[in-house]
Amino acid sequence: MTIQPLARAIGVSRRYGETTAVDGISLDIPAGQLIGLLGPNGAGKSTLINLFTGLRKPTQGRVELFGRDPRHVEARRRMGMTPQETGLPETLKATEVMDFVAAHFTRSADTRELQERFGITEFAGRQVGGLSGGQKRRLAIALAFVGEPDLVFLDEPTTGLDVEARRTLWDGIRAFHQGGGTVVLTSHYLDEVEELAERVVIIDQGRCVADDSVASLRRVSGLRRVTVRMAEVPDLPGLVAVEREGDRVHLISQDSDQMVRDLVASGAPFDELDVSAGSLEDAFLALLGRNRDKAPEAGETTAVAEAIAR
Ligand SMILES: Nc1ncnc2c1ncn2[C@@H]1O[C@H](COP(=O)(O)OP(=O)(O)OP(=O)(O)O)[C@@H](O)[C@H]1O
Repeated sequence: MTIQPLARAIGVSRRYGETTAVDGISLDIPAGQLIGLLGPNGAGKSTLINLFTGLRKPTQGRVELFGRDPRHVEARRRMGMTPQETGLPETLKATEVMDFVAAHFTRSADTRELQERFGITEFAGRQVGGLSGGQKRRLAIALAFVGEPDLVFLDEPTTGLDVEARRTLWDGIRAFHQGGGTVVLTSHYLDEVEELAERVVIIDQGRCVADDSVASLRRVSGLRRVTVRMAEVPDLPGLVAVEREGDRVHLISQDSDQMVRDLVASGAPFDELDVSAGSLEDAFLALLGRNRDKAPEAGETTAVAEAIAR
């Protein structure tokens, strides 16, 4: 017996006027995975999530949620998502909002336990209108879990939160996943994806440019990072990506030994040399850099290592 994925996008496109936000994406979301959707601003991540959650209809292709149209009530009942904070009723207390949402489900989670899990207990008795941005964000995320969903979509769950609040939310998301829950999250924080997700899907210009495990993305083709303090970066062969951080530059390449040799040979002044393994961010930048030159065909998905080697 083949196990059906919880959600599927089959050759899905979504256009807004002249803009193609999602361009021929096919993606399966099997039970039990924690998937990170990565991509630069405007890549199409939110649009893809909106298609999966039935908030938008595809202009082409098909989306299935629990084997049905995502707008079908039976499908929606098993899915959780973070509402827009602006949609939270200002005069209700945080705990009342949770109970109100819980009342819509025949089966719902213990809201007091969710308050603990997502760090809401301390302000549960306060009106939503008086909560800080970070507190509203925590509440909005906890609401995704109230209906005891099998699958949760979180669009940039921790944007704007401080380090401690982010960690609390990560623990909450992890606990849900460890209990068998499936999660799709978008994030601008690569460390968040590295920390939480086991599979990463990279979207660029509406297309899926890579779909692989976090582990392979991290060790992708053995990318190395050479960090130096220098003003001008000379033209160096083998340079995959350059990142600037104050007066330091990170030079990303496949071969750090050769990079250091080329750097010395260039005669450009530098100091404070440091060599380390490439991060997920390096792989991501390298991958996007490559794909800007060679855009993938619609529907083409590639293992990360393969994509970088192109
Ligand atoms: N309702 C809309 N009307 C018109 N254009 C839209 C609409 N929603 C999204 N777009 C456009 O579609 C493209 C993809 O947007 P989307 O919000 O899905 O990207 P994203 O990857 O989530 O970006 P970000 O990381 O900035 O949130 C962008 O060019 C955006 O301007």
